[in-house]
Amino acid sequence: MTDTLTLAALGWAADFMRQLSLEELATLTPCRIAAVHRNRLDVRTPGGAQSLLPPAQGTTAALAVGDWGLSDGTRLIRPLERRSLLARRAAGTGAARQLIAANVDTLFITTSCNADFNPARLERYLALARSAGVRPVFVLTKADLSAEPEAWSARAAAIDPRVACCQIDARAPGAALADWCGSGQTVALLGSSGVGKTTLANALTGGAAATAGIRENDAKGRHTTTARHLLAMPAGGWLIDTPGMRELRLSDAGEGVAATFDDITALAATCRFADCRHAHEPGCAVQAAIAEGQLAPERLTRWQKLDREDRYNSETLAEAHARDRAFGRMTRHASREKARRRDV
Ligand SMILES: Nc1nc2c(ncn2[C@@H]2O[C@H](COP(=O)(O)OP(=O)(O)OP(=O)(O)O)[C@@H](O)[C@H]2O)c(=O)[nH]1
Ligand SMILES: [Zn+2]
Repeated sequence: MTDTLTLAALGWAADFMRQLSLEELATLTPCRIAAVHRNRLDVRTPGGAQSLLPPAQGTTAALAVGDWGLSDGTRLIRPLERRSLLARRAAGTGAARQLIAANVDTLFITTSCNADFNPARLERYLALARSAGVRPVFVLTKADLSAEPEAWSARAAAIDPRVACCQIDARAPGAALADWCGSGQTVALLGSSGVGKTTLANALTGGAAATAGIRENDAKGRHTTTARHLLAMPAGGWLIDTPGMRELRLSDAGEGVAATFDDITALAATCRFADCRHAHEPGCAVQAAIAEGQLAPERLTRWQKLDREDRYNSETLAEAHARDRAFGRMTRHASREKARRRDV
C-alpha cells in the first residue's frame, strides 16, 4: 500500500502514547496489527502495510487483530496495553482464551426487524460488549422490509434505553452509522446468521470485506500484504472482521451481565436475605417489583439464565486454571526432585 495516514487515523490515542519511554519514542515505530499468523504479523503503519516477526520472547498467540505494538521495522518489539479486548473460550480446550479483536471502540450488535429479534440474545451480546470494554450499539437491519421499523426500535429501547439504536437497510446504510465509523474509530459486527453482517460489512468498507477473504487464499501469492482483518472504511474508520468475531460466546462476563441487568442487581441488593434467589423468599425486592408491574418476569428469567450460563463457563475456566496451576506445581516439583537426585 502506498497511501499514508496519520497515527490518529489508525486509531492511535493518548492511552497508547503514554506507554512509550523516551528511548522507544526515538527508535521504534507504532504499528497496528491487521492479521495474526503463527510466525508472522501483518501490521499497518502510517506509511503502509508491513509484515513483521513476532516478539523475540513469546509467540503471536498473545496478540490480536487491532492490537498496537512497537516495531523496529523487522520485528514487533512489544505490544502495548489495550483499551478493550474481545475474546472467547477456545473450543474444547478448557482454559485457553482465544483473542479475537483488540482496541475495538464500538460493537454493532446486529439483528433484523423480523423474527430474528430476540431479547435474550441481545442482552447476551450487551453483556459481552460491556465485559470487553466496548461500546454497544444496536443495529436493526432489514428496516426496508418491515412495515413498522419503529416498533423494533422500541423493543430495543425496552432492553436498554441507554444503548444507541439505528434502523437501516444493510445494503445502503448511508450515514446512519457515521457517528461510530469516522477517522480513527474501530468497529466490529456481532449478530446471528442471516441478519446482514456480510452485507453491512461490504457496505461499510466499500466492498473491501468481500475481497478480503479471497486475497487471503490467493494461490498465486498476490495481495499478500493486504491488511486483511483491519478493513478501512471510506468514512475514515476501521472494521475488524475476523471469522471468530461472529461466534463469540459468553464467559467471564459477570460484570457485563450485572451492568446489563443493573435494574435487577439494584433491586436484588435490597432483598431481605443476601443469598435471596428471588423465588419465594420473604422480603424479596425483585418479586415485589414484578408484583407491582415494574419488572417484566421474563426479564428476571433471562437474567437468571444468562447469569447461570456465565457462571458455568467461568467456573469451568477457573477450574481449568486451577488444574493448570496444579500441573505447574507438579512439574516444578518433579524438576526439583530430579535436580536433587542429580546433586546427591
Ligand atoms: N432488503 C434487505 N435485505 C438484506 C438486508 N440485510 C441483509 N439482507 C439480505 O439478507 C441476506 C443475508 O445477509 P448476509 O449479509 O449474508 O447475512 P450474515 O449476517 O452475513 O449471515 P452469515 O454469513 O450467515 O452470518 C442476504 O440475501 C442479504 O442481501 C437489509 O437490510 N435489507
Ligand atoms: Zn430477592
